[in-house]
Amino acid sequence: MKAVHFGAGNIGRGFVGLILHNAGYEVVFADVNADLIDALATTPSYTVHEVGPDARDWTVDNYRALNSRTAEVEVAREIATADIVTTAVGPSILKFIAPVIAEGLRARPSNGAPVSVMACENAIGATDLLRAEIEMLLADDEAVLRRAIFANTAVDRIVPGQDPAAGLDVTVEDFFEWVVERGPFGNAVPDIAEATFVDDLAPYIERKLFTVNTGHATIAYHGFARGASTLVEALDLPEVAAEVRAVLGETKDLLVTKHDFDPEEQEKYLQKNLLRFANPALSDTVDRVGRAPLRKLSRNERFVGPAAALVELGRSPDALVRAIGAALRFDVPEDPESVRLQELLRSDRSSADLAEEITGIDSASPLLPRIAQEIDAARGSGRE
Ligand SMILES: NC(=O)c1ccc[n+]([C@@H]2O[C@H](COP(=O)([O-])OP(=O)(O)OC[C@H]3O[C@@H](n4cnc5c(N)ncnc54)[C@H](O)[C@@H]3O)[C@@H](O)[C@H]2O)c1
Ligand SMILES: O=P(O)(O)OC[C@@H](O)[C@@H](O)[C@H](O)[C@H](O)CO
Repeated sequence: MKAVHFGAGNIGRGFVGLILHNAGYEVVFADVNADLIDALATTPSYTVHEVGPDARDWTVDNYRALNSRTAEVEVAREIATADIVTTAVGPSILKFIAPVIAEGLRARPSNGAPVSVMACENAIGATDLLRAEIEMLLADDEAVLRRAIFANTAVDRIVPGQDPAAGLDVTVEDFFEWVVERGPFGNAVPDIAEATFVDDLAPYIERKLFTVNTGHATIAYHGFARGASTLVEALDLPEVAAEVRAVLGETKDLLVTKHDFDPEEQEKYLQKNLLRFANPALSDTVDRVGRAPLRKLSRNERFVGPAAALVELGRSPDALVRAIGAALRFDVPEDPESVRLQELLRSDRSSADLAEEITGIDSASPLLPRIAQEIDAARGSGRE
């Protein structure tokens, strides 16, 4: 069995690659980072170090590595004979890997078993997004698209930035969860022992994104605004601890109402996540967790998604709005989206206009003026 995995970064090596390896797949890593690919290509194994009460070390071997920028033809050839294609590159990168996947599908036999394609990104419907990009490229031959089965997934494991001295080895928390929608596969569900296949992914991905990622980002942005560098430092600040608790109370309200979750179960789930965020052995940074703030502030993401849904239910998501306000203050020169965000805030466009562009919220929504107010405050002006 063979899997082609795009993105040999933290989650690629420390989670998806490991789970596929443990399930018996040869993994072909494809990445644009030449140093990383060269290191993987010349190193027969790496170690995933878990930290936490159930921790152990895992050796990952039986892999190959290809540079997906300079060896596109070879990557497509691997996809032509693969059982699985996975990604962990970031949702905004999916459009760049769609062409090589489309070429790989063109090269597959028309009567063979389809390849299972699963985007393992923090986004609702990430595989649908990838499929839409591939579909556009295969518009001239729609039958080729049927050589793949596309399934959405929810992935959960905190993998912080790694010490460069660790080489290919990755330190991760001992917890992980990979949930995949079962429907698209019919009777041919992929053989991945440590993944869970479910009929309806929506409750799982929303519970994960609006608890783990909303909570995580709330700590990062409120922590950054108060000078913290790590998640642990941020959570030690009583105001940040209070903000994350308030935000998770609001998303709990949404999840319990929308998906009929047991409130006690959701409370246990969020409490467990507060412990995960505070894990000192991971030394995660506010810069990593807050990365790409424009993505995180977009319509279906971890803040605006639940805030808009709560407003529709007649609730007032005050803590989520405050977290959005904190996100606007994320000013990290190494992060291109943070740089763009700060440029937008410095522009002479109105705060209402920016609120609409940044969050994608409808101009008629009562949430929009509240976000415009946060933008005003972040700009330090009393405009509008
Ligand atoms: N790190 C985590 O805790 C975690 C947990 C769950 C999900 N995720 C999700 O996994 C994805 C990756 O996150 P990460 O933390 O591993 O990031 P990362 O930066 O460590 O890894 C991303 C990798 O993708 C590669 N890449 C970029 N453009 C590419 C391209 N065009 N083709 C092939 N490879 C390309 C990069 O070189 C990098 O090695 C994101 O969507 C993230 O939200 C991360
Ligand atoms: O990867 P992002 O940028 O969407 O979010 C940053 C972190 O919240 C995220 O990577 C978590 O560590 C991960 O989602 C835990 O499963």
